[in-house]
Amino acid sequence: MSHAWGYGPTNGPDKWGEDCPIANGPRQSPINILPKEINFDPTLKPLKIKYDPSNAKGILNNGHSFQVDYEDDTDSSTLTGGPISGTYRLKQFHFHWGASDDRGSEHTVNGIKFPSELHLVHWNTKYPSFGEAASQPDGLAVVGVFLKIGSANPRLQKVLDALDAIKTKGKQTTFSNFDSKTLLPGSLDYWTYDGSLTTPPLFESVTWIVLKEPISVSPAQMAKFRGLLFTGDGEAPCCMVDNYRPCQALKGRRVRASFK
Ligand SMILES: CCc1c(F)c(F)c(S(N)(=O)=O)c(F)c1F
Ligand SMILES: [Zn+2]
Repeated sequence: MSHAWGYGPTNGPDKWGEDCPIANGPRQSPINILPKEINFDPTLKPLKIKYDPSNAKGILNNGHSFQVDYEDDTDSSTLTGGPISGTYRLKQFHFHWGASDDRGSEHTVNGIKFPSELHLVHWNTKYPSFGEAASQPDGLAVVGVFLKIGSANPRLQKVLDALDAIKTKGKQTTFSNFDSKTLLPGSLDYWTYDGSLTTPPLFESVTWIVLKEPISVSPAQMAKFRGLLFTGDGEAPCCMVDNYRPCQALKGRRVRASFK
């Protein structure tokens, strides 16, 4: 693939293996979650999430999604417990979504796609930085949250209202005082497995923690996600939609549940 990766017919997920051979590796993500084939693991601890709203820094259209970036030079926004050992710091969160409500999530449950999926990305503080951690087998922990069509979610509104300022690739603006914990559902029950980044470089460095309970999003709110562009100013506009990787083979991996 000579040109940059993306989600189109010439640079999409089926082509990523040309530049990233790990695309066909043993622990790729996302996967289809089959609850009937998953065992409850009583040794799994509850998730412990502590986020400091003042760590929110900015919001960026990176040409693949949009992300909200966090200050990560102290342990003030962390993930501990669950399937992980040690302390992981919140780096950013972003979303994946579809062109229509019938698709958009990366993980699926019993083959069902949700219209969107939120990813909260954390890195293991046993490494000196996110960049160092991102390529280590225990470097990252990503909390995945499904979005399900329903009533408008007031907790999403501040993020959605910022999107008009970052419509095109490369645009960013300040985004402060946001408690990403408010994006989480009431239950922190989760499935967990060893996987990878779902975009190039597809590093097999992620402990995935996918919450069982979705959060709500309204059709109008989904339309705001779809108003973003993959393309930059002055380029032929291409709507930012269907920015999700299809499910990958489990290849013998075990998926565990934190709940019965
Ligand atoms: C390299 C930055 C980055 C991503 F671009 C990304 F898409 C994901 S994902 N979808 O697996 O959550 C990460 F975890 C991540 F750290
Ligand atoms: Zn993601």
